[in-house]
Amino acid sequence: MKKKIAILPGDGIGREIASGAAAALEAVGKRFGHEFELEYADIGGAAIDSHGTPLPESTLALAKNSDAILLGAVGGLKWDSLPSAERPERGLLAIRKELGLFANLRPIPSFKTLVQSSPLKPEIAGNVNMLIVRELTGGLYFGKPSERRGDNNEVVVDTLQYTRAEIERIVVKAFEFAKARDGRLTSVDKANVLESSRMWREIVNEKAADYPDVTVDHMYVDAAAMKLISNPGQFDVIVTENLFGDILSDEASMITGSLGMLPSASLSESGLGLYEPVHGSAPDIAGQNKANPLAMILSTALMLKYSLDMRLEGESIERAVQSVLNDGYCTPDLQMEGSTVVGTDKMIELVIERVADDAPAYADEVVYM
Ligand SMILES: NC(=O)c1ccc[n+]([C@@H]2O[C@H](COP(=O)([O-])OP(=O)(O)OC[C@H]3O[C@@H](n4cnc5c(N)ncnc54)[C@H](O)[C@@H]3O)[C@@H](O)[C@H]2O)c1
Ligand SMILES: CC(C)[C@H](C(=O)O)[C@@H](O)C(=O)O
Ligand SMILES: [Mg+2]
Repeated sequence: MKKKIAILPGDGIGREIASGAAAALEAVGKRFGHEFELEYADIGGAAIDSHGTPLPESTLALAKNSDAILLGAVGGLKWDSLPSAERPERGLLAIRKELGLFANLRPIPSFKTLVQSSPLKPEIAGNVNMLIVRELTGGLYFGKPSERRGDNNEVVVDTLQYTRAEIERIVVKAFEFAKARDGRLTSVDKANVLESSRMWREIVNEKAADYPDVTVDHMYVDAAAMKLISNPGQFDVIVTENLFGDILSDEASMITGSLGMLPSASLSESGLGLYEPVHGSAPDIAGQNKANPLAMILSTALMLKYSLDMRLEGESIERAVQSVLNDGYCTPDLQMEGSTVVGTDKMIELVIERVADDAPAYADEVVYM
């Protein structure tokens, strides 16, 4: 049956890399005999320009009526002076909230061939396979009030709010992943200061009783930030609240050497999924054919596996990416001696050729999730 995919390229490099997602789907379609119906819509700055709002009704309706959603990135200098409620990023937050995408999965594997592109020592960066499970629709990003107040607007307030149910569902999701993986869950919080973290910790401890095979530990977020650099190999699954997860996942991207390598999946309770790179619209390199499209292409692979029940198809993309890297190609963000540096378009072309050809499996195959 034909699968309908909403593609929301967004802004900046989002527009350049979205073509990589479409090309990868076409290649998978040809090789495995599937038909994908791709429908495009604006979000973020592009939607502000075309519709006067960062999340038009028509975009939301398309997303709701699709089998899965692919998103590039939003934001850019052009819209940076808008009030916070009107910014491109508000479109991204709104689609996450409207679709109930509470579980954001950010897998971070070591790519053996990329180990020299990491600023970390090879023995530290070379043996990582972690999954950050980030709560995505609560916490400081959505709590009210969030405003300036006082006589001269010189007081500012943001609110970190979670309900028990919101914490429970993300914690259960993380336990399920830990159970299916290496059986180790690290809950990251700031329970030495924040009341929300104390309730978070309580809930993790309660749920641990249902998962006797999963080893649980708690870590403060400041220490976790340090451990991600000193000993990232110790982590299997990390579960954490919205803002901590945002910050820690960008930090963890340096294990691979580039933010341009990290895909993500955002899932709702009903199983609807939105797939997007962890990175943003990179205005500093937009329009220059320099963006690394692999985070977007790997997000497409996650979509095939997690929303469309097409595991082999998703793995064919992951293997194609690994084959291109193993053959010594990279984009400019991945500084590696002796490699062939290519632009966005060429990288997309190299990957899709290999999807079509069925690149061989590797002994050290990267496992995503
Ligand atoms: N999911 C999203 O849509 C998302 C995520 C993060 C930031 N943003 C937005 O993006 C804009 C820029 O923010 P920023 O600069 O802090 O973050 P960014 O992730 O866009 O870029 C950070 C740095 O990483 C580099 N980079 C990012 N992705 C890359 C890729 N695929 N290939 C090569 N290099 C890459 C950029 O060139 C830049 O130097 C802002 O408007 C921000 O709000 C959007
Ligand atoms: C653009 C921004 C709102 C977004 C976030 O903070 O969630 C981004 O940084 C991300 O990681 O997806
Ligand atoms: Mg982020």
